[in-house]
Amino acid sequence: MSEPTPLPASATKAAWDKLDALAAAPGGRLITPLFAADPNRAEKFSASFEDMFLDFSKTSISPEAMTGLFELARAAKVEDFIVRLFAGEPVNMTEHRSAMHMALRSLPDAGFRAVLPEGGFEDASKVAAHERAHMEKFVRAVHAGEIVAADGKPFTDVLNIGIGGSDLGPRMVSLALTFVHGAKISPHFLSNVDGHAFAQLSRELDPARTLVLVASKTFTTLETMTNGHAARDWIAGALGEDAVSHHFAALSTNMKETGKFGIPEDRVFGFRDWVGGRYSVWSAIGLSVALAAGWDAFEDFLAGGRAMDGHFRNTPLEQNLPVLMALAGIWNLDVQHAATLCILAYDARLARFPAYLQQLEMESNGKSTRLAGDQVTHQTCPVVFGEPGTDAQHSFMQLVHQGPAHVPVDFILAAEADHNRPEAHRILAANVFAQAEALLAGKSLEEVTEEMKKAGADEETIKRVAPHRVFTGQRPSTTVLYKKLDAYSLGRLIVLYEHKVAVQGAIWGINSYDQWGVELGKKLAQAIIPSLEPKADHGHHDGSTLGLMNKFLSLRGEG
Ligand SMILES: O=P(O)(O)OC[C@H]1O[C@H](O)[C@H](O)[C@@H](O)[C@@H]1O
Repeated sequence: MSEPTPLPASATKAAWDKLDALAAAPGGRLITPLFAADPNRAEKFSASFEDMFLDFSKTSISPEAMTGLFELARAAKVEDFIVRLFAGEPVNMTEHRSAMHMALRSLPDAGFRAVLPEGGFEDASKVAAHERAHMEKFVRAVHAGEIVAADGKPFTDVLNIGIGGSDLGPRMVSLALTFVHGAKISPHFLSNVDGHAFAQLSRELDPARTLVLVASKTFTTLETMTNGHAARDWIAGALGEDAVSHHFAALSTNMKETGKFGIPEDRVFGFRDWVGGRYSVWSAIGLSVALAAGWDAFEDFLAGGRAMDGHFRNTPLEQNLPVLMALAGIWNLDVQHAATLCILAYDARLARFPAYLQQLEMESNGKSTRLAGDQVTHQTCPVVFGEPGTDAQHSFMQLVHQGPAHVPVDFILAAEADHNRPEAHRILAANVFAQAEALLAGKSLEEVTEEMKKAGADEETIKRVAPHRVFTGQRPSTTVLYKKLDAYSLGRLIVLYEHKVAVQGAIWGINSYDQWGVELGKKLAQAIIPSLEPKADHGHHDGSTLGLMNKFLSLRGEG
């Protein structure tokens, strides 16, 4: 099928120029005057989907800038992009693939389609439903004690071995949902090829009670294969070779390689190449989530994702949560030049959410070449980082409040807690609102001086200390607030970010669905492994790399 001619950078130039001019105008970087000018700003610069509420009023986006941002989105043909994405067109043009992860959470008869490598389309919703039925049968049988360990007793633990998208999604979602829905089986995750990680897990886990999932889209990733073989030796060593077929399952698109690993076909849960790694938690890669939190929770999770898909696909840009979040992000990054994005989920159950978003955002949009083959005209992705609130307040938030660079923050909060100490949740929520308000309002020298005077400080102390206690304020944040965290609302939250990333990629004119940047390091590592054997030829490297390899070997007494 023919791919549409990519838009030239000139198509969005006028819209970008207008935004730059607005930001450069007097007051174009301030937020508090926007509230002073319009008592209804908070209402106008917020939007809802179901109980999920997005407030982006604490940004320096003026009403004119908002209009300009929609003009930018339309100049970049975001609406067309949404249609092409959902039509299963090969938006991943460097690999000629659809990005059809939406099919994984669609109803079986939704009719989403995806391009086939050999040409034509397949019914992606049907393919996904078929695999889901396979997963459900397995999960329910494990929970019912019908699929059991080699000794005939039930499994109590599941170990997911994978990395990148085959780890971050299931790990983050399992942590959240086992708290909310209870753990039917305890989930564990092994990603790092560092042998210490496996050593630690193998100390904690009983091989006789552990079901091992080898999760890899390609089934060739060095870390996962190394760890998979270590786990295979661990199970076979403890329980005998025959136990392997009872204790292993594979989650992959590569049936040939799973067969070579020795995993029987009915223990292989597949998905297709139209599912990118960072979008794969909705696929067979989510098996550990379903095993841990239960099949019904997994279905609710899919339903939440599906609901946000529907909102994104059918809502005008002006009320579309992922679009609004994307535009606020573009304003902060490209117009106000705030190069980072801090994710503060005030929810201990979302402790892994920033790590998950790092891959989703930075692997998707960390690109410099536009679809048209020329170089991007703007920064394409903020550096994403974060920690759960309130912990973050006691580590890096100093910089966010008083450092010279502005660091936009996404605050995330559930209104209701899942514990019986409402006062604790009120304290948590108060911290969200206080942080966001402090970032916005800051504290002037006059206010600090007054405060210090009242506290009885002398003139000299005030003069010396007060400037250090000034907060400039005018620091942007966005808040996502919803009723409670459960499988459904987590599904919505993830898809909010998925589609935000998609919209931003469309505006920058890049392919959000490939990741060639990861390849080079992977290839070089493969090439260096043999040269780290004692006395091996080191091959050709720069002086620093050769020096480090020699030092490594000599520190080990092998050089
Ligand atoms: O699932 P796998 O094929 O093992 O890939 C795991 C990860 O590998 C690389 O890092 C890719 O850039 C990621 O997108 C992917 O999630």
